[in-house]
Amino acid sequence: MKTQTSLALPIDQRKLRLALRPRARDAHKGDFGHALIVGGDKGMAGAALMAGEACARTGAGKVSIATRSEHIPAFIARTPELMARSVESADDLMPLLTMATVVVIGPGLGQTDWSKAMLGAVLATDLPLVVDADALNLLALMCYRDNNDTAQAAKEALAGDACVQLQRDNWILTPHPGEASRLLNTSTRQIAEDRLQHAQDLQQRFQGVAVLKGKGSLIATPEAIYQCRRGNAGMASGGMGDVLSGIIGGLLAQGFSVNDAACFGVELHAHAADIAAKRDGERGLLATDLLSPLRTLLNP
Ligand SMILES: NC(=O)C1=CN([C@@H]2O[C@H](COP(=O)(O)OP(=O)(O)OC[C@H]3O[C@@H](n4cnc5c(N)ncnc54)[C@H](O)[C@@H]3O)[C@@H](O)[C@H]2O)[C@@H](O)CC1
Ligand SMILES: Nc1ncnc2c1ncn2[C@@H]1O[C@H](COP(=O)(O)OP(=O)(O)O)[C@@H](O)[C@H]1O
Repeated sequence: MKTQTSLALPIDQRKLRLALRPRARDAHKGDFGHALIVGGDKGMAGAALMAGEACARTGAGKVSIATRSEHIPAFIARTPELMARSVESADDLMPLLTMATVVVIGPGLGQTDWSKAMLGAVLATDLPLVVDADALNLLALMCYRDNNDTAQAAKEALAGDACVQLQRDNWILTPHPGEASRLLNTSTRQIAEDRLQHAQDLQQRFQGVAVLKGKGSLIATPEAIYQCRRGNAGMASGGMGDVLSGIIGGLLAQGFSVNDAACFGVELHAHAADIAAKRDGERGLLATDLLSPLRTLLNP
């Protein structure tokens, strides 16, 4: 297996430390953005909730979650700080998009008509986006299956050729190798054989920043490619990616650039996982176990 990872730069630790200076004493929540998490189709409420909690714990000023109505009571019971909104159609989502300064779409989004309506509405805005999980799978469908309903919905939302217009400077795509294989119309084996090349391919194809997750996550920006040197096998558990998308969204909400939010989000996520694994071991590590060490790292 080729690795070629020596061509990837390390994430700039000094810049991260500088970025985590203490907050101004007169800071208020309006200074730190309003993140909107869109996801949690039936059966996958937890993914949206974990993204929302991670986003809030990263320091976003306000966090709303647009999700299925049946999840609302559970969300409020567990984390009342999150504004859980019942959204059944694209029309319901519009007022929330007007309030948001950044959107994280995908955790538990599913691939139903509801999911497609949510993605179409989000892609029609100019907001900075973190695109994860099923939102990536739907993007892949838009690009490669021209005649299905999703492609049609996207074309209507974007008023043009979906594949050509599915490029933005202000989004961060966070695929794992399975999702990356769908986005690039290749196999996970091919991705594993040359992760660096495929991370670059993702960035070139979709613009913005591409994070190719997995051991040694790669962050491909327009200027350079970075590699995370932290992380551990305890992270191979459901929900870890959902937490990452929330962390990156939380950094974007606080004004980090897409490049910095992606690099620092990946770094903080993996570092928090290393602290948690060192304390209690890798096996049995849960995504929400990262939230406490994450907070410590965010306040050096
Ligand atoms: N508690 C929850 O509600 C959870 C919901 N989830 C949601 O479930 C939906 C489906 O996501 P999944 O990721 O499970 O399904 P996928 O089918 O997208 O991905 C799973 C497959 O991707 C490949 N893959 C992933 N990481 C890889 C790596 N590092 N190297 C090689 N191959 C790799 C493997 O073939 C794996 O079986 C998403 O919307 C997601 O957000 C998951 O995040 C798990 C937790
Ligand atoms: N063996 C590993 N070493 C380092 N990081 C890992 C490992 N396995 C998983 N991860 C990290 O955990 C996260 C898993 O994300 P993802 O597969 O999207 O999870 P989920 O869909 O369940 O939320 C990614 O950030 C990935 O880089």
